Amino acid sequence: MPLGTTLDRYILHRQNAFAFATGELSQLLRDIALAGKIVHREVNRAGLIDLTGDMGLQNVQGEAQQKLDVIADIRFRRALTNGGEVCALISEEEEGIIFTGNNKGKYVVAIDPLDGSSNIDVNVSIGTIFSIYRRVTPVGSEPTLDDFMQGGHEQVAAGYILFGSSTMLVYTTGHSVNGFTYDTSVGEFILSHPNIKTPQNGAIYSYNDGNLNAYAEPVQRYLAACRERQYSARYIGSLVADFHRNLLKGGIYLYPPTAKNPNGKLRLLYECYPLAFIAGITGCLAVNDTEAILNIKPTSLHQRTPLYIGAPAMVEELMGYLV
Ligand SMILES: O=P(O)(O)OC[C@H]1O[C@](O)(COP(=O)(O)O)[C@@H](O)[C@@H]1O
Ligand SMILES: [Mg+2]
Ligand SMILES: [Mg+2]
Repeated sequence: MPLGTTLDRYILHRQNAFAFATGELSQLLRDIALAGKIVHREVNRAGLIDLTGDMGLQNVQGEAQQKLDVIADIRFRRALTNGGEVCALISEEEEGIIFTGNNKGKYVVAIDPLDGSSNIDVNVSIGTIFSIYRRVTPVGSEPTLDDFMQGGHEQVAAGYILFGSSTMLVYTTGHSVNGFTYDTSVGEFILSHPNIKTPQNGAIYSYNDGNLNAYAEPVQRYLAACRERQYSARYIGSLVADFHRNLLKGGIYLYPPTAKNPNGKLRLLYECYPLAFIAGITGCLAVNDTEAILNIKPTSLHQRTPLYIGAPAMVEELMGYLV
């Protein structure tokens, strides 16, 4: 599809490529795009309408919920419930399964409504990360935990929305990864980055240097090698933004285990699986200390995993240090 194609037209084009497609996944992707436009508006005017700061509440992770965490959570839930295609979802901001009441819905969604919460109030890029599965429980029945414990390879679509200098939706349904930039003047996501592929190698490395001394020795040795080569150290502190930059330019993002977070900090179902799904199609690698992210067996809704993701040559070199 040519540059400038609207998201709606692109989705329809993809749907028509499948004889048996019934349009539900297409509608679900449109529902996510709609919520993305609304959250774009809230993010842009957060400072004007007192949407900065925290709510004085904690989420299931024990993190202080920022107002925009809660607003984004409400906006995506509402769009996915009203859209009718989703029977249940899980969110970083909610402990249990969220039942939409649409038991006829064929899909379940795992979502990080607002990624990069520590950057919300300081006007630094933030985002949303989502992962979609076809349910395994019978359509019409009450969805269960099984629908969310299918494993990374069973995702039927995954993506993120980046609220940066421009707002972009980047997603895949398993064939190619495409980026759409939000043109506020026409209110449409427009195809701007077709068929994204990452460079084989890169010279950017992203990690929280404040945790360096807490990392295992092999990780420290890999980072020392990067420093020795004078690679560019870039860390925004919003996973979605650090991943996006490295995806386009070639680089590696690391969130290793530490004493404080022996399983890493990032959540498997709504941060690591969706980015690993995108990574696989763009040529990136996504692993933890022992296996590929998509091979990790899911055991709980908010489980964490260490994450190393980026240009294949860089991740393979790091894996060489880890074995
Ligand atoms: O402040 P730290 O420890 O470097 O962690 C930053 C990481 O944590 C996150 O903010 C976690 O995501 P949330 O903001 O969605 O909780 C990532 O976006 C980011 O990469
Ligand atoms: Mg996050
Ligand atoms: Mg979040």
